[in-house]
Amino acid sequence: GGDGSVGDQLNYTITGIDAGAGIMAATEEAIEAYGLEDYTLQTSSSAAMTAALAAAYENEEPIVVTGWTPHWKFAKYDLKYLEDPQGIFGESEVIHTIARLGLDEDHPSAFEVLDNFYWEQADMGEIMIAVNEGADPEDAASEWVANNQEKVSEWTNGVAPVDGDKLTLALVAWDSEIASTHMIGKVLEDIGYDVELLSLEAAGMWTAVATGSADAIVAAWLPGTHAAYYEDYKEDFIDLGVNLEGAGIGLVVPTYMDIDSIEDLNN
Ligand SMILES: C[SH](C)CC(=O)O
Repeated sequence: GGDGSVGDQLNYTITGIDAGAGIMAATEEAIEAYGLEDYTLQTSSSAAMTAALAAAYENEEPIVVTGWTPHWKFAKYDLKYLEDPQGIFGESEVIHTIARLGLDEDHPSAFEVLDNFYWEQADMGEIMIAVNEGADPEDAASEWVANNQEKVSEWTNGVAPVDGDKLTLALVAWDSEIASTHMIGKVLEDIGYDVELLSLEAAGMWTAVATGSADAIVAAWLPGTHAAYYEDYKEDFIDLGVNLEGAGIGLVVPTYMDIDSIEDLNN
């Protein structure tokens, strides 16, 4: 469009995160489906995306980011998802816990806790917001576990403690997964495991749990976001089911932008 078009204002840029994230593949699909070929999807990281969002928001500048729920950004800023009339970003997502093959035999207590793990967006949000406000993820996770012993005991009641068995949890450094993986890692430490967190790119995280170099992940975004990874490895892991419901992904803009749909990016 001419000067002042939405594309011009946005410098024809969608501010993305790490290349392997499912939201990035979905955004590439949306660029195709909505005829946004003039746009560049910028690859960076979850941290770089939120830094760019903070800088733009502070100056009330236009920005569109690959966004997801649950995430602290919705508590901190006035944001909205752009409507997605073609449904490219899917409807509601759930986050699954995935264990490596054999975890039930090798570490039955960890397997049971991971299988029982289920919490709400508000629970994850507490840890995410504490981390965003400067807390170390391990401290924020420990604080949450200490304050939520009733919920935690639903996962650990009757589970036999262990004595220092080593356990590796893989994750991608998305704010939501930093929160959940540190939290469940702390719960597993409290029943005696020596837990190591392995921060990888999305493909690496899935490969780690599928090859057994990680014991589990609590970061499987389904049915859409991680569909490709799930399909690639579906014989090579144990799906322990949902640990969080009501998640979602999409393109997100500050409410001070007067666009409402992905289609408006072409105005
Ligand atoms: C960034 S969402 C937490 C997950 C994904 O897009 O792969």
